[in-house]
Amino acid sequence: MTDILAKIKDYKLADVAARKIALPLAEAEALARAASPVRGFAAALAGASREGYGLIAEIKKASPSKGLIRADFDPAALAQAYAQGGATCLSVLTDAPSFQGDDSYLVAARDACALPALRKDFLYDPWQVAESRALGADCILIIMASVSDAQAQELEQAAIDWQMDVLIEVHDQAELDRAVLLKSPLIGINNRNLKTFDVTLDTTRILSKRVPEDRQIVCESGLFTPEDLADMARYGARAFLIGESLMRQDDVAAATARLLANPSTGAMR
Ligand SMILES: O=P(O)(O)OC[C@@H](O)[C@@H](O)c1c[nH]c2ccccc12
Repeated sequence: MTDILAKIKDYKLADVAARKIALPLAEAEALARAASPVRGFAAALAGASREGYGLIAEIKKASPSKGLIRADFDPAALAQAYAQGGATCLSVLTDAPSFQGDDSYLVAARDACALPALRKDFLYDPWQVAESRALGADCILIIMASVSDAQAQELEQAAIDWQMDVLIEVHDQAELDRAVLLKSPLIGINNRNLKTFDVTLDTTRILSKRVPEDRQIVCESGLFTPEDLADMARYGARAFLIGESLMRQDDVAAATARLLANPSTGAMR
């Protein structure tokens, strides 16, 4: 049976091929050049993590494993609530078939606040990096489980050329070994296996020890409480990517502030 990530990759490659015909690279690049200047994503995260926690707050309507997460879904209002609650950065899902995302959500969310924004999607082609910048993205995601080393390098270089930051996502030791060959300081440890969608914080407990000191760990997925963050901070994670647990709150700003209120001090790595 094909895993979920492989299915996503199949339709994404077809989608990108169609998009590239509709918007040739030169046109995508012209739009990217005209986009609003990048807001430093990695720098904001590093700054926030020094004193407290860095939070990448995710705007996520639905997911393959959870179905609809938030019915009352207004990306601009959610971005403002996250900013008000003290989030450091935004992550906005733009994949439609699996996550009910939309490119316009990224534009609306970023326009509504001053936070740097990650385009959360499945990237395989440097054309998508130009497209991401054209939409205003300040950072892209590279999912090591879904790309070759050569592809990862090509995507990272394209992001660097656009002055964007890169979050390199890993889920196991082999992917981490490949990730550290890249230049980006941001290593996302995804507690969710994108092939099965199983989640365990043991992923961070195990992999964090192997992340070089000069890289920043972003602990991703399956985080719900301040205790979860404090637990993960013991393994050297000071930055977190959180979607579902915040998306399920009535008062997103208050919930965000609560999560960040008492950051633990002293990492153990
Ligand atoms: O909703 P959660 O469990 O807080 O997870 C957020 C984020 O980590 C998750 O959405 C995610 C991490 N990596 C991804 C790659 C693609 C799509 C989604 C993701």
